[in-house]
Amino acid sequence: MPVTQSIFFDSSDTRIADICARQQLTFDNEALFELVFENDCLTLKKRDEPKLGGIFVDFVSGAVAHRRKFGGGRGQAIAKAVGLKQGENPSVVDGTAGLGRDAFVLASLGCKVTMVERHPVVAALLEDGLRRGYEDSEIGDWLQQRLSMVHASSLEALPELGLAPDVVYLDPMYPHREKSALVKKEMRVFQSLVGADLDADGLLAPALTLAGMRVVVKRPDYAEDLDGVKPSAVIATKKNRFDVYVKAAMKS
Ligand SMILES: C[S@@+](CC[C@H](N)C(=O)[O-])C[C@H]1O[C@@H](n2cnc3c(N)ncnc32)[C@H](O)[C@@H]1O
Repeated sequence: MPVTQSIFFDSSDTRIADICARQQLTFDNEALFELVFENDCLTLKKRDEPKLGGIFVDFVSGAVAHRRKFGGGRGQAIAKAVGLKQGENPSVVDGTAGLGRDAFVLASLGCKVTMVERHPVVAALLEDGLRRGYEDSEIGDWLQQRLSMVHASSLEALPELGLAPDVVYLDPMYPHREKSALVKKEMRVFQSLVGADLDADGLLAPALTLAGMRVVVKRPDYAEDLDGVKPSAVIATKKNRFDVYVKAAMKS
């Protein structure tokens, strides 16, 4: 699995240099991607396509904040898939955290969520998004209680987390069939950084072992079942579906 370990950054910026050292990212003048602080947000840029703009994790404003306020609450598909409908707040391990959007939705609805992310650059972006979120006067208190991140691969780390979550949530990168021009600019930067998670099938078995109640897998509607295993239930949305593998009924 190719993971970008080299990155371009302003090496006189000690704040970025410290982050890169912690994530074991090495400075490379020729690297395709750059990390930079813009308006106090750690931002990723693709150097050969500056028009695509930068990506960063923002739990405080923008799309995820809007969804938190107006996004359909416990009635939305992800909430139903995880089992929130019954009035429970299951604990969740999000084994493929990405930019943390799904994890944030679940945390904002009351779940305690541990995100696991293996890509060092994505982990750095998440850590920075959490820092700003934790400091925010509106969401900081509950965010500190409910959302955290571990930088590791879920293929190996799930049994070592010392957690016994009700739900394991998975949303690995699926090889995209959409023409790149149709994919949102921001997602193009993310996709070219992370690539397809071709080893994703290996996540289902450890997820099923760890989850007390269920495993939820988000897939594009045209994708085959993860690891070829048929889910117990499917919740479909416009472009995606949530495959639910039930181990035990939710406490009522
Ligand atoms: C499609 S993105 C997830 C998007 C996320 N659900 C969101 O709402 O922002 C998939 C992410 O999972 C990560 N990933 C894939 N396999 C992983 C593994 N075995 N362990 C940890 N992270 C993994 C990838 O690096 C990528 O950042």
